[in-house]
Amino acid sequence: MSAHATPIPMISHPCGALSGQAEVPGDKSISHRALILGALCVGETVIAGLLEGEDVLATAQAMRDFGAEVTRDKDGTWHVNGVGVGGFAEPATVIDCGNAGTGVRLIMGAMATQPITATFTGDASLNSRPMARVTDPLALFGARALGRSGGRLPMTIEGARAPVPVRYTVPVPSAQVKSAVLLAGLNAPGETVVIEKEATRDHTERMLAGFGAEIAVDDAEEGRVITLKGRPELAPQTIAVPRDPSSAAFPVCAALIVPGSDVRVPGIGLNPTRAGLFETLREMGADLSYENQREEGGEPVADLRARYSPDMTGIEVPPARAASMIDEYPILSVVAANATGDTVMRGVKELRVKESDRIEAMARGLRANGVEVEDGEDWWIVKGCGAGQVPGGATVETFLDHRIAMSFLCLGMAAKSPVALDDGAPVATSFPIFEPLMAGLGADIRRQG
Ligand SMILES: O=C(O)C1=C[C@@H](OP(=O)(O)O)[C@@H](O)[C@H](O)C1
Ligand SMILES: C=C(OP(=O)(O)O)C(=O)O
Repeated sequence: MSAHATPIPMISHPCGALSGQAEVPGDKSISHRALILGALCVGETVIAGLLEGEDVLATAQAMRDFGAEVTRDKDGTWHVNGVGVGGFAEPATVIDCGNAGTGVRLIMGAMATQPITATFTGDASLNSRPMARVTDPLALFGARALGRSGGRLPMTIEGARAPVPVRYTVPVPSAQVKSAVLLAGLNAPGETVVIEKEATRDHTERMLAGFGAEIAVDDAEEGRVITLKGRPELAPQTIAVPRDPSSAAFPVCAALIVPGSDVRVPGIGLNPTRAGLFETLREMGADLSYENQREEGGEPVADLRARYSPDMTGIEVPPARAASMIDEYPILSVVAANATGDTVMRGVKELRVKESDRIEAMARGLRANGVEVEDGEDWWIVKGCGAGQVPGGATVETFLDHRIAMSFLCLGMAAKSPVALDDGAPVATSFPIFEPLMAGLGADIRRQG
């Protein structure tokens, strides 16, 4: 599951109108959580619509390594027969989480209050990402971590033998850190309290409640205060995973910048903690509508319709919105390059510690393709070229980052000359059907070499 042995160079040619229906895969965040919580209760959890991307498949394998039975029917339904809160077995092998920050951090949380030891690794990208943000709070429960310098993987976690509950204020806006602490709190007797100053995606809270945990969320002066009662008996669930808004962002944004396009993206999860991009696009003047708004499996869902929008203008994206669109800044910058004026993105330091330094990766690739970008530690500005005016023509580096790869493939669809990637293989981590899906809409993406 570690770094792809063979890079897959790709090139995206300018194309005609994109049209049709884009059925994007299941939500990655919800898929990881469904497998982990399924493994933490006794009985069978049934999951429909699970994302079968490499990140989530690595989590499925990890849950097997911790003793759960995880199987897939021919029709794509997944079954998890869990071991119960506190019932993880000690894995006999190193847990390889591949490219997945969410996978490794949530699983570390889940095992940190169980009397077992596990060693985690990943690909070159994951092994360079910071883990102290998770191991620091896990130490408060009594767990011990030993990793490489700078708190990097590979890393061994010795779970607390006698875990104590914790009260923890998350110092960075991170749903992964919040979730790791909550999952650790599951096997600590008493109440674990997590406080976040800025609201981040709340799938863990929603799903814990759905599995029967006692969890309360209060909006207090100090922030969002989440209180979880430890040692619950979780009840297995049937889960329908909504389609991923972060994946929907690619066909939606491509449709906005390719002349004549009209694309529908059905059944997209529109949890407000995830929907910031769509709000931003509308403020820029995108022709983007929500149709058939409904609730499915405890999450708000709608069909999106995106049409070519040649008159978009740059805006200053409110920093308070960053957490609700954190993974969408790369593709937003591609739309910004096709808008008029400056798009200003501030309060986005977290982008520097994702699968790549996303500000650096996008700035480099955009500049190579003729777009002006300014950047600082926690901000960047994309200077729009106007609709259809991005020169293109360069080959960009993707740094093992799926969202960088997909963003530049979308840039090529609307540029004057094709845009090439050194390696499109990482796309399979979150959106394994990206190429056929985009080809079905009319895109012209080719593998090279
Ligand atoms: O909890 C999650 O499922 C995620 C949280 C975010 O990361 P951070 O917690 O590091 O912000 C996001 O970037 C990631 O793609 C998924
Ligand atoms: C940041 C991302 O994922 P992760 O942190 O799980 O690797 C992402 O999918 O954009």
